Amino acid sequence: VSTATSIAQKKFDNCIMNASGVWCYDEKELLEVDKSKAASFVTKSGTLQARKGNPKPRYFETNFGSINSMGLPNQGLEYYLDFVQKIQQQNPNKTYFVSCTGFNVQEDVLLLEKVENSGFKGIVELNLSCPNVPGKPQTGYDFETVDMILKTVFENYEGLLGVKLPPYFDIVHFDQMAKILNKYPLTYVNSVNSIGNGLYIDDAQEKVVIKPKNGFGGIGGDYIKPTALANVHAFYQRLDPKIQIIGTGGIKTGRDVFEHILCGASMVQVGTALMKEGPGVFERLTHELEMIMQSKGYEKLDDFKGKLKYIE
Ligand SMILES: O=C(O)c1[nH]c(=O)[nH]c(=O)c1Cl
Repeated sequence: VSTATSIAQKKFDNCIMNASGVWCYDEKELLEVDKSKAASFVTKSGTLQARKGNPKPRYFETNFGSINSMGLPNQGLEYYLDFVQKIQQQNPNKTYFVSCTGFNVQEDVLLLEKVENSGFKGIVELNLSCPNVPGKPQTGYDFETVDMILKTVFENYEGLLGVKLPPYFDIVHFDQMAKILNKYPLTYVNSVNSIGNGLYIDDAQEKVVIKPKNGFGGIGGDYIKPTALANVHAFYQRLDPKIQIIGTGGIKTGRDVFEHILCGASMVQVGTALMKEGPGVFERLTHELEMIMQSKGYEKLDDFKGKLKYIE
């Protein structure tokens, strides 16, 4: 069996990689993912200037997932572009992802100009869904702004571009977002980012567990898998087939990978489980997926991708 996949005709020998924000802050972490069984890596979302992020503790693991309010700590987009250019020379046949996010459309355009000027030939992920910058609303929930950003961005940018979206919870929102996304030459849509502004409590201390935003933070892990699968499948049902889907959210076993692909994902990304287990998680997940495929007689992803059955 083969767990190989492709995004925009770029071939990957596996369909599992890291989610932006996890194990991708600096060269050390990115090299560890690059050396693992992961198909590729995506960097932490780079901003125009490097950022320290929110005060700690800003990440907390629970039995069922995680809560975070990191506040976009990153080395700045140019750091990630320089690093990927360097590593690309060593692995010319590998396609890498660089994530970026601006605080307004002017910044988004500037970031993508920096990407084009750097000669980066991989895939850009525009993060429209960071839930943890105090005072900034989730761009992904402001449909007019998403439309305006994509219109403006695609007036200038000619490279491969995907968008990272927050989770939606209303069928009409899937319809409205898909209508907007279908207007643009997007390479992929990545669903989902964390479920924003959850709250986890330490009962013994009767206290929150992260410092920023009085304990409110993005939720990941087991808690969000049903929402992630629904978003992957809703967009798979609605988007032009030229726009592929990356599935993120609640992946910690080969079964979770299988389900995301059954819902229509061409690639899956791992966040919380990677944070808990480290880059060895990619070998385990790949093996578990291969076992499932073997038991079902599937040889490649296309044998079951998007083929979720409904009840007649
Ligand atoms: O607080 C963060 O850095 C963060 N945390 C998330 O859960 N998703 C994001 O996109 C970002 Cl940018």
